[in-house]
Amino acid sequence: MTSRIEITPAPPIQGSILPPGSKSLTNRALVIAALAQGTSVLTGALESEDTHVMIDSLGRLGIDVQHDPHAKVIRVAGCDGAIPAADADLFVANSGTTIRFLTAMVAAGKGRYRLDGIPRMRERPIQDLLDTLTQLGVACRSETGNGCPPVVVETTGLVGGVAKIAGDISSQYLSGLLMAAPYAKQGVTLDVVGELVSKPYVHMTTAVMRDFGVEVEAGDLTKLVIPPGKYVGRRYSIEPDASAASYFWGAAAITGGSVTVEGLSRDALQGDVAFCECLEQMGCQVEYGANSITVVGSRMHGICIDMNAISDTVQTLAAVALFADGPTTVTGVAHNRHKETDRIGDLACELRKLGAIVEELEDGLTIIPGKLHPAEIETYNDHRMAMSLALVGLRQPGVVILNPGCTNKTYPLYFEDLARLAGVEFQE
Ligand SMILES: O=C(O)C1=C[C@@H](OP(=O)(O)O)[C@@H](O)[C@H](O)C1
Ligand SMILES: C=C(OP(=O)(O)O)C(=O)O
Repeated sequence: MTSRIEITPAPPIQGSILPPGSKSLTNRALVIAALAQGTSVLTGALESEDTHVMIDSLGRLGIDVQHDPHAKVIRVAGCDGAIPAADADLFVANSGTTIRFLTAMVAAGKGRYRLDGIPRMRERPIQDLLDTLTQLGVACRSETGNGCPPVVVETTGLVGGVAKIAGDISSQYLSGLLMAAPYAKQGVTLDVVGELVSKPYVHMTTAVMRDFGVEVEAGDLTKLVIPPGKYVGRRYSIEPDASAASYFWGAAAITGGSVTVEGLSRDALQGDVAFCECLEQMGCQVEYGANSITVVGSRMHGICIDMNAISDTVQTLAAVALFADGPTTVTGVAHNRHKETDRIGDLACELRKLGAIVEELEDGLTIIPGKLHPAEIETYNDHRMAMSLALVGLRQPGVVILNPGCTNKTYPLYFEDLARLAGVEFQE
């Protein structure tokens, strides 16, 4: 792909779109289907780097995964809790879900497994997950001893019992443990110590587990009890990605248009549909249908909002905030510093390039909109930096997104879809 793309301003966008499948649901369904008894057929699955590294890794673990990228269908022959490979080296690129979920999954195997990724993955923490796996009877370590990948797991299976888990850096540790826990020799009880971030993703995990036949006692997510059990393979349909949908809702807000996202509703399994509530608070109208959500843009004002639960949409909200009257403050997202890039510091830097005054907080930022100007946006190899800040170019001429190919992580055809929806062509 090209090294830059210039976004063309668009009139108020009127249209509808079906985003690709949810990354979070695809990667959960893949792990659970791999462990299940029998065959699963996943439909509407996401085709992107994050799901491809998961599929490739499951293949290296000896799981039979048949993949039809055009039909977006994945057929998984489950291993019934017995991971075939006793030795595997897995490469996960920069997929947090893949490394956190698979580190927990391979702990339920028998053998030696090593998981690694790109240089940024080697900076993303995983020690809290390793500490909990150690409590559950598994030998595992960060290879360099810095609490980050590469990770080495040497295991004869999860023993189980009661363990503590910290969830203030990422909820993915807890989600990974939950999915593997039914295969421990005895039941598992997880006590969450301290704050748990990104809670809707944990509810998503227990919902997918339930759909495949395992019920977790999750209560208020401070103590979770997982009895020994088995997943049962099934046909499973994946919702469109709600984090990806945020860009199209944001495009409606920014251009003062009306955009309907198909395939999502208020009852979606993905917490990120709550991004629409942020837009509503800013002054947009939101119409919830049985199988679609429409955002109608309107004059907007700044808001103060805790986005802990929906942190993948912070960058989208930041782009929208540039077009509101008055400042917007986002809090509760200190965990955003550990994602594809530092999504507070680096976001502040790019927003300033566009003309905003930005105050960086430890756990968020305040954005004071200013007179916008053309800018070359550095994307830090972060798909969400590219996808969100491109929206600014729908109103402000001269917004150039560098390394647009980084959207491959979750949305390879993003720029094609956005240009089509907006009815414009982008310049490479
Ligand atoms: O479990 C998941 O599918 C995810 C959880 C979130 O991560 P954190 O729990 O690290 O915030 C989110 O940012 C990520 O894109 C997907
Ligand atoms: C944080 C993200 O991904 P992950 O943690 O799965 O790499 C994301 O997709 O925004």
